[in-house]
Amino acid sequence: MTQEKFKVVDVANEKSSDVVWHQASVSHAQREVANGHAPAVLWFTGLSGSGKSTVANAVDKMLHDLGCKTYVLDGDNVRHGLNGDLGFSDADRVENIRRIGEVSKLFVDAGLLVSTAFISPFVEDRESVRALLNDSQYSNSQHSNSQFIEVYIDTPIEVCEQRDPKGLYKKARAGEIKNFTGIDSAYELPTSPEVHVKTAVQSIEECALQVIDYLKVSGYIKV
Ligand SMILES: Nc1ncnc2c1ncn2[C@@H]1O[C@H](COP(=O)(O)OS(=O)(=O)O)[C@@H](OP(=O)(O)O)[C@H]1O
Ligand SMILES: Nc1ncnc2c1ncn2[C@@H]1O[C@H](COP(=O)(O)OP(=O)(O)O)[C@@H](O)[C@H]1O
Repeated sequence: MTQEKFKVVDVANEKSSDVVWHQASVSHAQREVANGHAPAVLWFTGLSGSGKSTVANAVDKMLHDLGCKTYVLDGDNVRHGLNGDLGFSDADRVENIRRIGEVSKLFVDAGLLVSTAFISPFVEDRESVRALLNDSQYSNSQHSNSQFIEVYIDTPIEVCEQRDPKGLYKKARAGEIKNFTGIDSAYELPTSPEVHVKTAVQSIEECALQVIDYLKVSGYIKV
């Protein structure tokens, strides 16, 4: 192979270094004023069946009714589209969360309060998303609040398994699904979540109101 051919191959595989960040013409401050609230991602994490989607959607409805700009990114839905090429190996879960983190960042950049409902089983990946959202180079908040709010949906696996809303625990116990979180795949507990709810002892409304309360007390929303 000639030197020239090596060069062509290298250039084709090289990640572009000629990309610069383009400043938007609508500022983040203008978006916050227009929306009447600060942007952030509410990152719901917990076992399958713990109540992530249920509580995230309850919070979303409450915020929407308060006039906030919101959106929910849900594990099942995103895995049908953007992340349809990913499975449930550790490596695929890492990539799943990395992409969701990037998507969340865009929604937050657009000024929204975005709720995400992914198992997101690994501490390192959740902390990477936190760091991404709070990267000062591109940070879009007008105040000192973090743009990443971890909401731990803490539900004992026995309760999740009893709920089994999709019948997946039954399949996992029967060996029909491999690498199932909490059975033969790990879930690493959040160490210091901003919000910690226990759906086995709190109602859906109580859990959602606890999240709304956090947003009020911390100054994200002013109602
Ligand atoms: N092996 C295995 N382990 C866990 N979950 C499984 C698995 N296979 C399918 N499902 C279904 O996929 C949903 C979890 O997807 P996530 O994108 O949230 O997972 S992860 O964050 O990448 O770990 C999860 O949704 P939730 O029940 O809403 O959590 C399940 O419905
Ligand atoms: N306090 C509660 N909070 C959230 N979900 C609850 C609660 N009590 C019972 N559930 C039920 O538990 C199930 C949780 O399912 P889901 O929200 O899809 O969980 P996940 O998204 O974590 O997989 C739903 O059927 C919901 O109605």
